[in-house]
Amino acid sequence: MTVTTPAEIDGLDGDPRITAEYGARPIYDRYDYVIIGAGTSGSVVAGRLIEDTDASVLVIEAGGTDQSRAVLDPLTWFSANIGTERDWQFVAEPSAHVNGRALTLPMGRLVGGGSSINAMIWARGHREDFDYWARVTGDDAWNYRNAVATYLRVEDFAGPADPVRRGSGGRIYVEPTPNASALANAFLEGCEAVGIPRFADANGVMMEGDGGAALANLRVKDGKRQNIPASYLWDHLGDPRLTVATGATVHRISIDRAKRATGVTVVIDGELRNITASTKIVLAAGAINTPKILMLSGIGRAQDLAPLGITIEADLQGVGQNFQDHILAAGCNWAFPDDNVQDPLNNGGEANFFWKSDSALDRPDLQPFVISYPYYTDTLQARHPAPPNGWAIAPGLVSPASRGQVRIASTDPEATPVVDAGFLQDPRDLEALTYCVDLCRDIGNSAPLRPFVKREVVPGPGRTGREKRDFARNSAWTYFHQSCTAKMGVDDMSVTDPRLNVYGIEGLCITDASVMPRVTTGNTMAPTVVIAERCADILTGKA
Ligand SMILES: Cc1cc2nc3c(=O)[nH]c(=O)nc-3n(C[C@H](O)[C@H](O)[C@H](O)COP(=O)(O)OP(=O)(O)OC[C@H]3O[C@@H](n4cnc5c(N)ncnc54)[C@H](O)[C@@H]3O)c2cc1C
Repeated sequence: MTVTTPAEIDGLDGDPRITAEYGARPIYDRYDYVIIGAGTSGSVVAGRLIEDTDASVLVIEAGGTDQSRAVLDPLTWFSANIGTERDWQFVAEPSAHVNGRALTLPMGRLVGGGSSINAMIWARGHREDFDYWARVTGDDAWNYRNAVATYLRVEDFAGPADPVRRGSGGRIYVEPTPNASALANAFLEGCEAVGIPRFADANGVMMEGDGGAALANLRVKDGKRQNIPASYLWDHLGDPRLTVATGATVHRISIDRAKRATGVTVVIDGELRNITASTKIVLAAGAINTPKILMLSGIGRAQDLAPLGITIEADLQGVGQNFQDHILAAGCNWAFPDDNVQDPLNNGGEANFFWKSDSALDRPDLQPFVISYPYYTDTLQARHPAPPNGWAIAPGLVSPASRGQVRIASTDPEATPVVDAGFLQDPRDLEALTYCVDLCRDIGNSAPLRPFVKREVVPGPGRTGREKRDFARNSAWTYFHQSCTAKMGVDDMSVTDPRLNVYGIEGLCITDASVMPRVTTGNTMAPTVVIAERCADILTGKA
């Protein structure tokens, strides 16, 4: 099928023919591959399997279509999707470390998963992230050199030429924020004013050293979101070997006596079906639902599962552990002068910097964004109401020491998993975030940003150390980078081996952000594509 781009059909409202293709095919009882989740990683693996093999592939997606204005309009990613049916609406357990708040943890529940509701930022990660993965897995395939090779292969980068690091002509179109706002440019000057160097590319050499400031790279083309299905899936929707079943929720993976994953139990159109995978099941349900599905299938911590009456298929102590997320704090807000109110452009978060809270660190641990509207938590809003026209610098913590966990409290597949996100549990994170708030204030109050400031709304000057820590706890929120809950590796807490196969179970691999041993420095979509590309290479015999 030749897919007409949304723009050719109806602007940003999407292509109804793509929606018609999702779920158009009958669902058979057996496929070569069953992929659980049509999100970022599931789309990559599905597309690659169709391109590189003769296999039949069923992709099972709980959510619905990605063809809607809410998805395709870059500016509304936050306002039109979070808290809707396109979001799983997970909520973390309340925690004293964030002043008793129960933080929401949005995750995409539709074709494209996170890549359909995210802020479209393409952040490839730091050199040290991948070299760390290679060290802890003992597998050089994961090192930075190989990650760059993958990026060179898949990228079509429209920014400054860097043939050593940046790909061109690949399937993933990426551009530096186009026609960036005056606010974003002033923010970059403000970064320079406090000593953070400015780079032409947020993903080139800047991510091999101490950090710097740059316009973000975006997955936007001609003013429209490019989600991961746009690059991997849509072109294959007419292929009879590919079935994408939307509105279909996997409950469990079936495991036979030989400890082989044979298929899935899934609800499709209200009917409970068993579908067999002859070759492999690929788990790509994201870092909260992947451990949930594993646990419901008897793969996890025996001491937690046995009391629920679940038969243990593999006692893997790491399932659901090691939960990691970054913090994008609601943070520092200013009011625009009445005569210089700026409308949000692009994705509303056009520029960022990476920097270290401690120069001894091996990689940056801070990644704040300038946001062209007020960025608040409910707690802040109650105490310091947002101005009608304002902007923010959101302090970002991207190398957290805190760890959380995901568990299940019930065998009901419809029950929501319990997530202890662990935010700010480790005092080092609170210290780094507090430092980051100060740094963001310095930038926001620097000379280049003065034309955009009527007043600093929050946090304001003169806070004691204790008040600053309290502010950090009240403003902390997810960066939407849930990961690491089924890590690959070779230690006792590893859930998959370095080739992504689940320990102790044949015929089952994991390809999503769950397998990261440690969350990358920066937004997680691009590194998840690297993982899924490698998964596809393994499945197709190329690695
Ligand atoms: C609001 C938001 C903003 C973000 N901003 C950015 C950004 O700008 N840049 C960036 O790099 N990253 C961003 N991220 C993170 C990024 O999108 C994720 O890291 C990435 O999508 C993870 O890919 P994944 O394959 O692990 O999971 P997902 O993309 O979440 O895919 C999982 C899929 O599995 C489906 N699924 C789950 N359970 C089941 C089940 N039982 N049965 C069937 N299907 C199921 C889900 O519906 C989903 O489609 C953001 C995320 C969010 C939510």
